[in-house]
Amino acid sequence: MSAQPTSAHLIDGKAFSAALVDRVAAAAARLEAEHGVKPGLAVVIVGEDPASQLYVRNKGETTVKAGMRSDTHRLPDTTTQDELLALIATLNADDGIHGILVQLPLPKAIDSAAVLDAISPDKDVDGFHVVNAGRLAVGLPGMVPCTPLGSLMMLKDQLGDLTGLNAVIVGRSNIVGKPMAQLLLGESCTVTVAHSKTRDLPGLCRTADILVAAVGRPEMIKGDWIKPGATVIDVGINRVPSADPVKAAEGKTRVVGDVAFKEAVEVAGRITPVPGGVGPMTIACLLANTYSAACRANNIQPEPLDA
Ligand SMILES: Nc1nc(=O)c2c([nH]1)NC[C@@H]1CN(c3ccc(C(=O)N[C@@H](CCC(=O)O)C(=O)O)cc3)C=[N+]21
Repeated sequence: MSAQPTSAHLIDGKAFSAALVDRVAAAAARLEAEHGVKPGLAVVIVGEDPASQLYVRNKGETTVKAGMRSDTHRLPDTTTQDELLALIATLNADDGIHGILVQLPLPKAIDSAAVLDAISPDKDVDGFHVVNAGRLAVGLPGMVPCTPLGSLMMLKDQLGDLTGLNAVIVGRSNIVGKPMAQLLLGESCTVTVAHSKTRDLPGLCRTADILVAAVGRPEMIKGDWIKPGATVIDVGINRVPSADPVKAAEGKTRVVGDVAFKEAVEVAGRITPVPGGVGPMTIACLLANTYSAACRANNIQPEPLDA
């Protein structure tokens, strides 16, 4: 018997996000036509971080496509915490702005927690405010962080009902790992959150029907850590030197995930590629959150945006 080469189904985050952006755009157009409300998103960037630049570029294009107002505030990395807090206070009070995103990471001299805490929870389209984290933890409606929200949408689209599935999340960050765990618990998965101190991480990962990789280490999760047929969501966006040594010497880079894709694709049932997987969904969900924030600010029931 010769082994049949198999390959996982690729979950197309680019197509999925384009369809979601189309639904947000249609809903936003109706909101404006029927209620005179145009959703507005303010993005604040302090200093120059390469990962942030990439995100801002993609997001800018998509926000315009969805027919929303998008203001970008670019501040020098010498900006003080008080100056940043003053800008947030202005944006909190601006009725034309429904969503505020302060790009992370912030310069070291600024206390990120204090800044995130200053954003009105109702305008917190990142879902990073402790009030929104608390709402998610106790199952109240609130703003859900974009990356886990987009990942969950793709999982439900691929698998339908997630009840009873074993989900392993590698990474315990406040912006991905923890909210992802809450969302999957809400879908009645059995959830394990793994991290750098976890014993026998490969063995634990092999128990996962759903494996979410959110560690920020390029290609850390190997093919033989994956249960055959499992669904793999790769949240990592890591810039590494080009695979071509000549190009690498010229300083060329490429983007890889937290999963060793070439190995994983032979074992998994379904997998998100990087790029073109979770990243585009993060941006689409940011627009979806901005749309629903604009509705709630005006006591309007948002239209459902799921597929
Ligand atoms: N307050 C805050 N909220 C964020 O959500 C946030 C942030 N700060 N700081 C920076 C990170 C990074 N981030 C990305 C989202 C999508 C892509 C994305 O769409 N990537 C594409 C293109 C990748 C490529 O080709 O280089 C993809 O994965 O296919 C990238 C990066 C959001 N972040």
